[in-house]
Amino acid sequence: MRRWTHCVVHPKKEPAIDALDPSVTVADIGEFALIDRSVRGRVHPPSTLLGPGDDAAVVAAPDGRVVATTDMLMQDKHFRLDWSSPRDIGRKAIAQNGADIAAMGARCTGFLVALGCPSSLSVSVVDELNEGMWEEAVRAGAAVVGGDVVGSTQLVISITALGDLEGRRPVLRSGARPGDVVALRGDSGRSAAGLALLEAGDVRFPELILSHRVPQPHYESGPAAAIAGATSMADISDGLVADLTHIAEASGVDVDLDSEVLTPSDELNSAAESLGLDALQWILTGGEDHALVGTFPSTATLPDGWRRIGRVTGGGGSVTVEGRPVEGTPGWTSF
Ligand SMILES: Nc1ncnc2c1ncn2[C@@H]1O[C@H](COP(=O)(O)OP(=O)(O)O)[C@@H](O)[C@H]1O
Ligand SMILES: Cc1ncc(C[n+]2csc(CCOP(=O)(O)OP(=O)(O)O)c2C)c(N)n1
Ligand SMILES: [Mg+2]
Ligand SMILES: [Mg+2]
Ligand SMILES: [Mg+2]
Repeated sequence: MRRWTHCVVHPKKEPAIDALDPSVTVADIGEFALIDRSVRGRVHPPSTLLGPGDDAAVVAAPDGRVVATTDMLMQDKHFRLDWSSPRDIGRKAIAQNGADIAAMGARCTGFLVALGCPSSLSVSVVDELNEGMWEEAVRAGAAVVGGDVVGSTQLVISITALGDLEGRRPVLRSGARPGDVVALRGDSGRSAAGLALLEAGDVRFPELILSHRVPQPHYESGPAAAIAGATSMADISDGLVADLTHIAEASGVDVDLDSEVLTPSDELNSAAESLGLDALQWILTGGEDHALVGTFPSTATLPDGWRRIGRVTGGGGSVTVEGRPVEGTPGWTSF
């Protein structure tokens, strides 16, 4: 595949840009210096045929089809600058989008990053955000290939992720069939626990708070699930029950979860006890873990790390635990 490396504005050998005094704002250096700081010294993988600097990027699509998704993060709705470092926010923004690519059974090939920045924002915050976004983009096997920077009243991060199916069929929400096994890759409930701890100002469970600040999707488990014959898949952004309900509705099936395998860890139980909250509720309805949930034919061998959590029955879009409906809202609601 031809790579127009000579068109990349900054040759990759150039060193990363120097740190600035935190009192220097984005208004002090302006849009183009800010973009310069975002792209300079970055090394792109071979899938980036043309990196930032021209009117658009060119990303390889060897499969001939491009998987595309976008999720945006608003200050004080999705993150708080007093709860998370800019680096962690950057990592989470990429993880949230990369998880949607993995949930289709695809591999990430590139991320486009659109930033809305208040004029008074310190350049060092944007530098750290970029560090986090790059760190996670590389973990996902891809790179930041372009973006946009505009002035805004609050910090806004809008990411578009691109992915490659490598010749496989996409794993849809609509493919679950009665008799399938429901399986989970990753943890559910830890991010919700971390959020509750931050809301309460309780710093006693740092690992749970870290899970909220920096969800770590198992990107490779999406393609592995597709190869193993997954019939449906989603990432858990709104909550296990909410996201499984999307699958159940799209597939025209019911899902019944097995309470035994959803037993909270000691850590989750201790955090819930100390806050007077319910750990099982975090597991069932807490969002933002970006774990993958999917359905597989009962004859399939689950890929590494996936564990069975329930089964698919015939029906019409409901999710139950041991046959009982889940009380309250099934997950996060934005409005
Ligand atoms: N404003 C919009 N215009 C068009 N499609 C949208 C819009 N918002 C969401 N969607 C689509 O609706 C579907 C569900 O969105 P969402 O619940 O945000 O998915 P996810 O939880 O995986 O991020 C996705 O296919 C998404 O692309
Ligand atoms: C300050 C703050 N308050 C609340 C939350 C909790 N929260 C915000 S969005 C969300 C769910 C997922 O968000 P959404 O934007 O709907 O992502 P998508 O489903 O589109 O991937 C949760 C649990 C948070 N992360 N930060
Ligand atoms: Mg979304
Ligand atoms: Mg999403
Ligand atoms: Mg999703």
